[in-house]
Amino acid sequence: MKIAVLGAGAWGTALAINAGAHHTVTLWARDVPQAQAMQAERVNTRYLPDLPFTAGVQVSSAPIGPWLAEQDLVVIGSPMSSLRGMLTQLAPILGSSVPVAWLCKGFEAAQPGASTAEASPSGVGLMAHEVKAQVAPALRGGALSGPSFAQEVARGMPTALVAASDDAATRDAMVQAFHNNSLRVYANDDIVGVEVGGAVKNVLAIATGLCDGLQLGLNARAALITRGLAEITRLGVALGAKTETFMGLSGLGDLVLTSTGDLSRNRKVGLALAQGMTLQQAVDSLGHVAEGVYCARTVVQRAQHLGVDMPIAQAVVALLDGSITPAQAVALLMGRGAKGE
Ligand SMILES: NC(=O)c1ccc[n+]([C@@H]2O[C@H](COP(=O)([O-])OP(=O)(O)OC[C@H]3O[C@@H](n4cnc5c(N)ncnc54)[C@H](O)[C@@H]3O)[C@@H](O)[C@H]2O)c1
Ligand SMILES: O=P(O)(O)OC[C@H](O)CO
Repeated sequence: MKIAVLGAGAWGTALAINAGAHHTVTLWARDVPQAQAMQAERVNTRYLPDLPFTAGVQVSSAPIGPWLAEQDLVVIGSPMSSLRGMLTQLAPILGSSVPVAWLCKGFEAAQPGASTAEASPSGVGLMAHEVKAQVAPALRGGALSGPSFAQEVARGMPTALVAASDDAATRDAMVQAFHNNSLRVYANDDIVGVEVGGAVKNVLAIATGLCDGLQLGLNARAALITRGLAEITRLGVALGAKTETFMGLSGLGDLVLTSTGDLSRNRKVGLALAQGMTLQQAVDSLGHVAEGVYCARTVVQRAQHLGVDMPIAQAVVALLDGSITPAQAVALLMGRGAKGE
């Protein structure tokens, strides 16, 4: 297969390395000097150091253009904040013939101060497939998600992913591109469930990082993960997802990985806030995107719009806003009245 991966951050690079052992992969970076250095050194020193490119990987910074129409699959590896722009550029080039997979896990950031009435479905704070429907309705597309740290995938360590789309041909293209002896890719037609799981687990991983940073104990962490899964499921089902999707790789699987795995950038944000860092310091210390920081508010807005209760996500928003301290967030959650499970 011919695969283009647009965006040479940690995850795009990891998938390019993995797939480059089996296919022809063009890893595209918008930054020309970065692309030249990667092509010369056969490694992405900025985002994934010490993990050399496999034979099938070539690097490009050629303008987004007709060369993409010659691919069997185009992968958007940039964060959620760039998805809309990327899809808008790709739509006239790819038409309905070349499928697109997006890797980002988030909801589009809501505008600060936007009211719940302004929240989606009227335009603010969309999921990735909703952005695609808005800006590139004819394009075939889907999400590649599931529990997966870039470093492990680039090393060829066993990993299972989910290829989600309502279009069977797009699911098949993602499976064909990435299913191999180190990556198992499961197809799923519940795009809403897979995107909700992938986005909201990032918000909850900030909470779990905070919990562990404050040394609240293993009981507290297990409670947060379990009650967090209940929040994800409530929101997802209200948005039209299937309940069982949240018991799968993109739900429970990714929530457990991101909440407990120290490679997680979202978890690291929570750990840093517990140490007394400001949000800006925490974000700056990562050098990578932590999507939970940018989508927490949208998640809560969409939940409020639907009348869905998400107390943990709400506490994360208040914490990120600086309106409560870590200790107050804990007191807020533990001070809630008794209720049935
Ligand atoms: N890193 C992981 O382990 C991992 C795993 C699964 C999913 N994801 C998701 O994948 C997405 C990307 O994560 P990452 O870890 O690669 O982030 P990263 O911070 O390592 O890199 C982001 C990359 O996107 C590029 N970029 C940003 N805007 C762009 C644009 N308009 N055009 C081209 N490139 C652009 C940046 O230059 C950078 O190279 C996120 O939504 C993340 O949640 C990451
Ligand atoms: O490092 P994080 O927190 O962005 O998580 C990476 C992946 O989404 C884990 O599946």
